[in-house]
Amino acid sequence: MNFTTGAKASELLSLDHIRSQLIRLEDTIIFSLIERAQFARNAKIYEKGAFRDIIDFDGSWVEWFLLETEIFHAKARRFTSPDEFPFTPLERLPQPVIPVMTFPRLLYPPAASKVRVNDQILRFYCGEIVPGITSAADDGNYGSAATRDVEVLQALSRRIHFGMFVAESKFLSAPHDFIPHILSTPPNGDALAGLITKPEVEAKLLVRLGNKAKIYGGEFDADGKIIETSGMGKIDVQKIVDMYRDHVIPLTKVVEVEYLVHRLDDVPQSQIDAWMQSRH
Ligand SMILES: O=C(O)C(=O)C[C@]1(C(=O)O)C=C[C@@H](O)C=C1
Repeated sequence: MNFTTGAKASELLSLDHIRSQLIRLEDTIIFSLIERAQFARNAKIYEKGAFRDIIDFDGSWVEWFLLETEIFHAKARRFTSPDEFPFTPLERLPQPVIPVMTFPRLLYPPAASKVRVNDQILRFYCGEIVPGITSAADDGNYGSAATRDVEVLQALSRRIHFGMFVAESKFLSAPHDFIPHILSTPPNGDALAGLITKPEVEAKLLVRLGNKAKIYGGEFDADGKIIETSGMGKIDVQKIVDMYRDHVIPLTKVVEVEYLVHRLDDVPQSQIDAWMQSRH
């Protein structure tokens, strides 16, 4: 999200604005998956320690790419932006070399600091998505494949952690609906999930995503005409739809619920009372 346009926090937090960002991120994710799919699976780059002798690193080749990329991006203050969360623990990353920008405060910090799902993203992407969109071969393009993996992973991470902005927006539009479920002991995660779930938005998303992937992944002839094939073009469209249905949307909801569970941490009782009164 571009936070520095001078837009007010209330505009940036409108559900329409946030959803337009999620729709925009679909394009980034589809394109980066198409980029990755042109290379073979190269299973070795996901095995922990497989390159230990060369890079002196116990994780996988892809995790090493993430670390090295994030070290560089941290210097350019990437992870000071409210919608960027590194896969590498922050304490292992260097400080920015340029002054940090000031951003409007959109998320509630005690809640935002508790929610991180990059480990889950890494697991489903390397374990399921890569095997689904690549041929089971090794073409030796370890650098090219890992570069694309980092791009997909960073886009997925932004998209899924965006759930915090969605949750903040929904909370502020009707705090009294959420408060009783947050304050119950233990917090009622199912009720919170029920409040944030919008089946019609999810259904439309999956149709839109499939249509976009079909066009972005289509093959065109030299005259610009689409080549109709019975095959799957540059990528198996259904795999992208499945990834959103089985992982991206469910994990976004986990992020939303987890954020809401902590949304009242350290909030003064007087503010909670005022929110509860706002129902009347
Ligand atoms: O758009 C929303 O309201 C969201 O909460 C985001 C999202 C999604 O991940 O795309 C998640 C849950 C809703 O059921 C619908 C869509």
